[in-house]
Amino acid sequence: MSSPLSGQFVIPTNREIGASSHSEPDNACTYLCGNSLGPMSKRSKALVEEELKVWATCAVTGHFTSHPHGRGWADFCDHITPPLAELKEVACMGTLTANLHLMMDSFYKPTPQRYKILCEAHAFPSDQATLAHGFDPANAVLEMSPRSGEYTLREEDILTMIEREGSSIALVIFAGVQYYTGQWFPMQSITRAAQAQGCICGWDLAHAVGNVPLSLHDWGIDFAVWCTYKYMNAGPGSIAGLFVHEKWKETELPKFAGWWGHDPATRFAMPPKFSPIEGAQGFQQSNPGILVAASLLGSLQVFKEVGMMQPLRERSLQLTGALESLLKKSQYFVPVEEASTRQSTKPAFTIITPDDPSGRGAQLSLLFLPSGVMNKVHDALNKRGVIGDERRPDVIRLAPAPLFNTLKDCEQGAMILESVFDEFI
Ligand SMILES: Cc1ncc(COP(=O)(O)O)c(C=O)c1O
Ligand SMILES: Nc1ccccc1C(=O)C[C@H](N)C(=O)O
Repeated sequence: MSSPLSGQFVIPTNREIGASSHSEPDNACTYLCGNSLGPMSKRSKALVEEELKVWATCAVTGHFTSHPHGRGWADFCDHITPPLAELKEVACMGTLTANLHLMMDSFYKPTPQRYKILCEAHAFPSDQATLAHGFDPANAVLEMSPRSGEYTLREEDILTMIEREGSSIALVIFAGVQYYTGQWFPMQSITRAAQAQGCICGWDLAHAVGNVPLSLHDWGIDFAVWCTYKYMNAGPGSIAGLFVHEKWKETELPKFAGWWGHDPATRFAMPPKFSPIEGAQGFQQSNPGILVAASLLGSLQVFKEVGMMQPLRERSLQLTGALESLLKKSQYFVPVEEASTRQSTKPAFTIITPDDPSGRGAQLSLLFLPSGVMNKVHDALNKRGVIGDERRPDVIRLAPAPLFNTLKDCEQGAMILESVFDEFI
């Protein structure tokens, strides 16, 4: 299974990425880390270079019609939002954490009866900090942990929790795909259950956008935020995104407003009164960073070429399924049911990401046993050109991203992991 698009990306060589033990230093490394930072697409590079040139040659006039590529900076993001979703529901803006703060401010309206926030335990630390939002998190934040001996949450347990606690919950907010376990939560059923109890339902889609198909509008999600440097491949710290369902259009949501959220027809007339754009774009604050937006636009063009998410998801299912079955053939693999009670000190690993493909995206989270093994494996993998990432305490994440990874990457990853266990551990 070769990737029709892998040639569109620049993958670092073994030498460049510091894989000092690789016998072929000038070959591309086995990059299974697009879940953390997607590689650079050639389109992104070309578009960023074009914008640098426009800056050099047009300066301020590049904002408007004199932009030689017809992408005046004043409405640059209009070229980005249509492929992402309905124009009015999506804004290309800011950063993930800042956008989550904005959404918390607009949607989290605690009352003495209804003030709790339901989320998964061990959410990404930035999200945990955001959810504290002025409240004592020990009282307000309800964190759901997996059952004893399990690593991921069961849908039935989440739905039962929502039903039981719903009347005191103001906001249900989960990660679409969980960063540590790789679990893709059943977004539609959680949203429906939360709203049936009168809760707002929002999502952090950092690990979900560009990874799994999303129907935010049809699922009735209230709001969502995401970054674009993971599966969207828009570059480190690139411009982020925000979704607000159109059902909120009649409601005047409080905003930390900025001039870029003002109606573009009168924005440059500098009126004293703020007149927000209807929908998500009314949350925009500042004029967007064009270099990062250009990089995102380049990456989106690659997604468009492949037909966006459905064909990619099919390829993703094949690749992740292939990596899973190769890993499960390892003599060091132990089934996940045995991992939490295992007594042996012999190094081993299991996969804590759900087996069911509908409960995961591209990422597999490998849990290493006993504690302490993971670090050594991670270092040895890196030296041999297999790039995944470690997440403490004991996980290495490997993600075959369907835009640029191939079956060969999965085979290399599994084979080198086996040799690392054989030789080093
Ligand atoms: C789930 C999740 N939330 C929040 C963040 C923080 O994102 P940012 O630094 O772009 O605000 C990340 C990634 O860094 C993440 O994976
Ligand atoms: N932006 C980064 C910069 C440096 C190192 C990691 C990140 C990540 O994004 C981590 C990611 N959110 C994660 O799921 O672990």
